[in-house]
Amino acid sequence: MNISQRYQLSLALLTDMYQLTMAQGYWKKGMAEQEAVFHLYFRNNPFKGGYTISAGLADAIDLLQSFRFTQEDLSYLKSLTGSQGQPLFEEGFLEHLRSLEFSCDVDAIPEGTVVFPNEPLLRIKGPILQCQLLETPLLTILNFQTLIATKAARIVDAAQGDAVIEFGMRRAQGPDGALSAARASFIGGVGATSNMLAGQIFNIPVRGTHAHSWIMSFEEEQEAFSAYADVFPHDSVFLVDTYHTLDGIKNAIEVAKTMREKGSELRGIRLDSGDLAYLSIEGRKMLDEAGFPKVSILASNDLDEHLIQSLKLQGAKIDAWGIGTKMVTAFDQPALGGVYKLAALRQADGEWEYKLKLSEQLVKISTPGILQVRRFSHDNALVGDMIYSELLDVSPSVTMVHPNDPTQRKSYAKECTYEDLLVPVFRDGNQVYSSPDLPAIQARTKQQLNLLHGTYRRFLNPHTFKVGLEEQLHERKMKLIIQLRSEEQNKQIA
Ligand SMILES: Nc1ncnc2c1ncn2[C@@H]1O[C@H](COP(=O)(O)OP(=O)(O)OP(=O)(O)O)[C@@H](O)[C@H]1O
Ligand SMILES: O=P(O)(O)OC[C@H]1O[C@H](OP(=O)(O)OP(=O)(O)O)[C@H](O)[C@@H]1O
Ligand SMILES: O=C(O)c1cccnc1
Repeated sequence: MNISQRYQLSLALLTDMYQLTMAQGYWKKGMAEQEAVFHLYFRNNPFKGGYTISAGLADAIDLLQSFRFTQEDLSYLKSLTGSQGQPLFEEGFLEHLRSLEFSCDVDAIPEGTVVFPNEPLLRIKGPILQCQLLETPLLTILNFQTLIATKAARIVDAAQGDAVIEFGMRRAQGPDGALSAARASFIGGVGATSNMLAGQIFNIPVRGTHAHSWIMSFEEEQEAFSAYADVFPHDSVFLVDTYHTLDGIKNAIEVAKTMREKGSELRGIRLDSGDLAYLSIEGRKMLDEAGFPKVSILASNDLDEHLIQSLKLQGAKIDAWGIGTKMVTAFDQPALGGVYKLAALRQADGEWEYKLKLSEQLVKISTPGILQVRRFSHDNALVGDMIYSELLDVSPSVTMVHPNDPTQRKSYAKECTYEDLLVPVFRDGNQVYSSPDLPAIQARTKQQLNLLHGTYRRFLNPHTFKVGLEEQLHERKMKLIIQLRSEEQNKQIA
């Protein structure tokens, strides 16, 4: 099921109003079909981390596949008026939209890839009107899922192989936030979700325990555990903290004994408050001494990668982690600052003109061209990435310029193997790439992270992975900046 089917409607209007007003402008000025190139990229790794995990491409593909304006969409646009009461959109423009068929080339980095700031996650080339309309929906899909996949990867990394379950739907940013977060968390490495609709749509394993309300709806805690075990003799995980956690664990053990007499085993207990290190250590002792070494201890309660790491350092005996709010809302950084910038425009003579967005800050200046990312590896480890323009001839012995210090140059070509990260996804509007299934994407995340040295993976002050610009591209960019700045200055003087 794709995102358009999920909502059973056209998503052509899932864009900002200004994209449509600009689109009418391009149409009116005869520019609608002018070929353009845009790149979607972010400027900083989220969570002050050393890496990012790309996610969301499958939903982006579905959106592009179903990109067309329905009669309802056009009627809505027709009903809109400007400040003088005049129709905002002209008939001719609406007719143009009616006959619009997606015809762009799209290249993108597959989901589950380790990516870094300034690398295009997606590149789109085609009529500027289409590229423009797609800015906002592509950003909303890729920004959110990439953010959540990265958060989940960090949490899974901290859990060091323990099971991690996503419990976040109730705190997610609305129904689609919950679904997209379940998908992205799975890409990041989470093993299961409590979200049943995500299970149905994405085929993600579903898991769950029970809530405090179950315990509270019985007179006694032990009676509640027994009743649950009667209904689910082989799938019971008891929540032990409703009244007094250590007493709760005693009650769980008593019921586990009765279950064993009847031929079944308690699967686990869940701790949801209090000192999780102390209670898990005590709980483990009590369970082991009572003959239940295989009953696992699951912990939940506002957990994230930092708390998991701290609990592990404290010697907590926790086997599985239920993570909600902080993962699905990316609590400490609620948005990835991905942007979508025009990088080249085809001129009437067929030549590409490089386009660049100036900024006072050098890091915010976009890179022009038709960009690709070349990743160099050595001995099963990533060593550096180079952004180059396909418009410039890149010889095998390429040199890249250090991102922060242009006097430093490096060529990895001799000692390293390399691959180009962006792969063709659409050609002339036809899909030429099919997304792997979710388990394969999850496996890719794991394999990619294993190629990344621990210094880039640590949470505190991680090492910055080198992403350089290919030398000729760097020169072009610098020339263009100088040219644009001097034009600016000349205008000011005049
Ligand atoms: N040993 C520990 N070290 C660090 N943080 C912990 C430890 N144990 C629990 N925490 C975290 O401390 C925070 C507060 O937990 P605590 O149970 O005290 O409050 P609470 O959630 O308000 O409890 P309750 O659900 O009973 O109201 C939670 O994020 C929890 O995960
Ligand atoms: O803590 P999270 O990472 O978001 O994980 C999900 C939480 O949702 C549930 O309780 P809920 O928050 O509804 O109630 P509670 O805080 O009273 O336990 C569950 O018991 C977890 O604590
Ligand atoms: O199954 C659970 O234990 C669960 C599900 C959602 C949120 N909190 C807990």
